[in-house]
Amino acid sequence: MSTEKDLESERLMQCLARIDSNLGAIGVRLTDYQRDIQAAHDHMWEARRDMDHIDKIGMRQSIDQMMRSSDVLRAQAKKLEKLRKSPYFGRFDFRRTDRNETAAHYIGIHDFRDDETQEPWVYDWRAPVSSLFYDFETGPAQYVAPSGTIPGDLLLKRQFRIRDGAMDFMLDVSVNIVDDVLQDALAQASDDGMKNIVATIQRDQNAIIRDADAHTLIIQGVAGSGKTSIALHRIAFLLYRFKDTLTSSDILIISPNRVFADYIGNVLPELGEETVPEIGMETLAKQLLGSGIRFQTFFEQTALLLETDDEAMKARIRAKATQDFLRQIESYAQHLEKTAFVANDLTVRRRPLPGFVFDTTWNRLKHLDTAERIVATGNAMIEQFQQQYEIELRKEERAVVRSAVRGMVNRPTLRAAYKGLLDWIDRPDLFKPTGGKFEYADVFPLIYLQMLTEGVENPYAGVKHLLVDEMQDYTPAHYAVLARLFPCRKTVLGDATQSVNPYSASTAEQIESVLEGAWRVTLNKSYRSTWEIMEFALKISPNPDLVAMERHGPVPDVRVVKTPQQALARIAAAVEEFHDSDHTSLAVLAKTQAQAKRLHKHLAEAGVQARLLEEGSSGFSTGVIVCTPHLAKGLEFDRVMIPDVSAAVYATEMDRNLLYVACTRAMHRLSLISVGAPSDFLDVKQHVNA
Ligand SMILES: Nc1ncnc2c1ncn2[C@@H]1O[C@H](COP(=O)(O)OP(=O)(O)OP(=O)(O)O)[C@@H](O)[C@H]1O
Repeated sequence: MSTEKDLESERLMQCLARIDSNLGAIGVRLTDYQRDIQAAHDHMWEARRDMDHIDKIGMRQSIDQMMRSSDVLRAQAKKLEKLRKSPYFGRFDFRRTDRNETAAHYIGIHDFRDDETQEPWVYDWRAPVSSLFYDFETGPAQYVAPSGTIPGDLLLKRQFRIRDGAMDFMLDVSVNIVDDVLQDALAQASDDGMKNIVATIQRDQNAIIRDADAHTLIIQGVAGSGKTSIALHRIAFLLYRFKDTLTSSDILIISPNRVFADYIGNVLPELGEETVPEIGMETLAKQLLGSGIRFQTFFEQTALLLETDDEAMKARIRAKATQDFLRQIESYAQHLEKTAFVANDLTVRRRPLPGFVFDTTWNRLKHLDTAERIVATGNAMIEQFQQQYEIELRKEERAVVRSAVRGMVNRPTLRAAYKGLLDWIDRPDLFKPTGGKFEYADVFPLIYLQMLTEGVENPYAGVKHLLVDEMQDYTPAHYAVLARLFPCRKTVLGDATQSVNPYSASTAEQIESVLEGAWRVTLNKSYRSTWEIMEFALKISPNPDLVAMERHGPVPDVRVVKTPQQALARIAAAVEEFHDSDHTSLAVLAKTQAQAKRLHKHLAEAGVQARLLEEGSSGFSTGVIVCTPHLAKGLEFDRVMIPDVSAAVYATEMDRNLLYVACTRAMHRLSLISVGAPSDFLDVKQHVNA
């Protein structure tokens, strides 16, 4: 008698055979198209003298059509080839209450319907019915189809791992998809980039991924809770759900840096979608402000804070990261508006144009930016004059009116207006550009002021969904600008406890108050790190709501050494041990970029190969990496080493955050070295191995 496993193996073989047969049919059709295209080209060439213009256009259109059809077939073949390696990862049997039959559903990354029989062999994980797999245990269950809610009974839930067309294992699960399969996924060594999690999406994560109602969704999630993964799966879901109206190029991701963008870049293609355009806040700011205004980067600001611990600088950053400051910018913009236009009477061809008419016209055109408004006011005044006096103005007379309008405009430059704002609120001390560069804290307030006074051209008016990652590092001014620039739907995610600059950090609640009508969700379960690493990190930055995953590994060790040379020797030994292990990534995270650079140099001198990540680095890679918590934010590594956790290095609240971010990057192993007495943030009694 056949066992369940035999039956599943047989079904897998049949499915693969159907995929092969469909691939074969596509191959034949592609060859036919190629032949027909070639024949059409030959014909066009041979008959070129006998064909008239219309014939040629007709022929070209038919060739274009064949080429488009070939492209569609090629894309289908690509999907099938991918599916062939791993056609599905789950099965559930569902009996609908309204039908007396049970149907087995297999779910995978794409759907697969046999071309010949139209039989659904695999359902896309994003299909409405597939939500049963993520949302229910065996027993009563329901899903929402386009026709309404479909109730029934979930009779079986099964998981598979199929690699290269062969079944590694199958497992029946009666409870939620935790346990073995998830444990197995989390225990794997890190990849070249972020992985997709379709096979093990958890119920609360699924609810966020499939939410199509929220206009703006703010996801506050603890370190390693899967926020970034979920946000990307949500994009894949929305692209599937709204395939007729939404394409990848309609979406924009605002990400913290190029390394992160590269790290997450593979998830959507793995899920069968095109990559989505991505931009950093600074590039966005440059586009909006133009090249005339230079400014410090966020990275430079953080580095300076760490190196100088400048109280006045902290105060400036703090003051500009408040909602009050936003309100002050708004009031000041209104004040500027009132004084922006000083109207006078004008006489043209001995006929008067009174100042109050200039005034009303200018006020009526408030919706335009300043340059457009000047032109429009001039035109409207000329029109009005000509209508009123029933005469046609000559070219030079029209120029007089236009020039008079220009003369009535009293707009300071953006720089002067911003300085004026700080004087107006009686805080001239907040204005501190250095070497002609504005501080980073000024950048988004400047843009907001410009939006409210001059207006800015919006290069992103076509974006239909905006995704903002690492939300905690942006201030109310950032969000006020984003809200105006992107009135579209948004997914905003981050973790307030992982801010790399606590003086300008935002919580989900604060962001919610700027992005009106937003919904906020919270994720407290952490998946990335072992239970031991998470316990260790929680001592640095306690969070009673965080639930660590029950996956065990070595307890993090804190080694106290006496000299930097001893620390270097320990790192070199750890690198060697790493190379002998099954792990693929080791990050050595120094607190500041200057320390990382120095360490990288010393390691190179000691013959230890490592890659230094810097502000301008563009690609993620595995192997040994030296960088800072700031740059490692959002990334993860099999192993993390922190080269000096001494009290001298980690002392301030900002340091505490950075240490927490550094520790929570580790998936399987965490080791720390302290040159001298360890930081007070560490529970050293438990961990010192001198
Ligand atoms: N349901 C899941 N199944 C398998 N792996 C998961 C799941 N959820 C999260 N993970 C894994 O947990 C790790 C952390 O995910 P991710 O980077 O998306 O979290 P995050 O909340 O954005 O983290 P952080 O804020 O700390 O950067 C990743 O390795 C991800 O694959």
